[in-house]
Amino acid sequence: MIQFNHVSKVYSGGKPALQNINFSLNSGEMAFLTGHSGAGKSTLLRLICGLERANDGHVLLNGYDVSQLKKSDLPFLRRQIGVIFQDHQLLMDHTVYDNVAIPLIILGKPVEEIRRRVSAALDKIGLIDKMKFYPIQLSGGEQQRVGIARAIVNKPTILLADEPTGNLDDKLSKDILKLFEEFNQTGVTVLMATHNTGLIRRKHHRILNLSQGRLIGDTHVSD
Ligand SMILES: Nc1ncnc2c1ncn2[C@@H]1O[C@H](COP(=O)(O)OP(=O)(O)OP(=O)(O)O)[C@@H](O)[C@H]1O
Repeated sequence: MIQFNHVSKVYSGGKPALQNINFSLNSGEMAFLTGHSGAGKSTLLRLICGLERANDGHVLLNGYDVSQLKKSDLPFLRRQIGVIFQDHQLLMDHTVYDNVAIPLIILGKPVEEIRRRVSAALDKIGLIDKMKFYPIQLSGGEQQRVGIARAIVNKPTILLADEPTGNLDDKLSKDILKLFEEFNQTGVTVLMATHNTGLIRRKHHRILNLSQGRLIGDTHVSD
């Protein structure tokens, strides 16, 4: 479960990026995070995975206060979270297979387990036949899917996605959204930031709407 209690964040020298944010997202829930450019979407996601610290309030993840964790506890926290960025941040001089394997290599998993898990993740996103390709040989949508495979290969209980469909056309965006919905149906908690309100309009998921660093809407939309 993700819980924000009176959370505020100010970057040094800047105006408040988030102000008094309160919400909770239950385990297994799926929600979208919307808002104009600069509304604070990325900041909110970065607070959950410990990439930034709140100046005020508490960010709780499965009961642990992320803002109070020692630096040495952060790897443990991040193991529970898969993160997908808009620019996917793939290593261009490594194959698709190696890019997806990286989180498992870092954890020191046995080679056979890595092979099994990477194959399963690539199968899930439909790129098993391109495991020996380099990212440059893939389309933008395929590269984004490799980033998704890397995020799920360690079976996280929480998936955070920051504008994962930002550079993709309508069809690819819908495919990516469908993938997230499938992960959610297996019990993974999903929080996805997006500008693309057209993409999520006909969905039944919860929408958290930020404006100027404040949470101005928390709704369930249906057809
Ligand atoms: N590292 C940083 N240092 C200083 N200010 C920052 C930093 N990161 C973000 N900000 C500021 O915090 C505010 C919120 O930014 P944030 O990136 O969270 O918004 P966003 O909703 O994700 O925007 P976008 O949709 O354009 O990615 C903005 O005013 C931004 O300029």
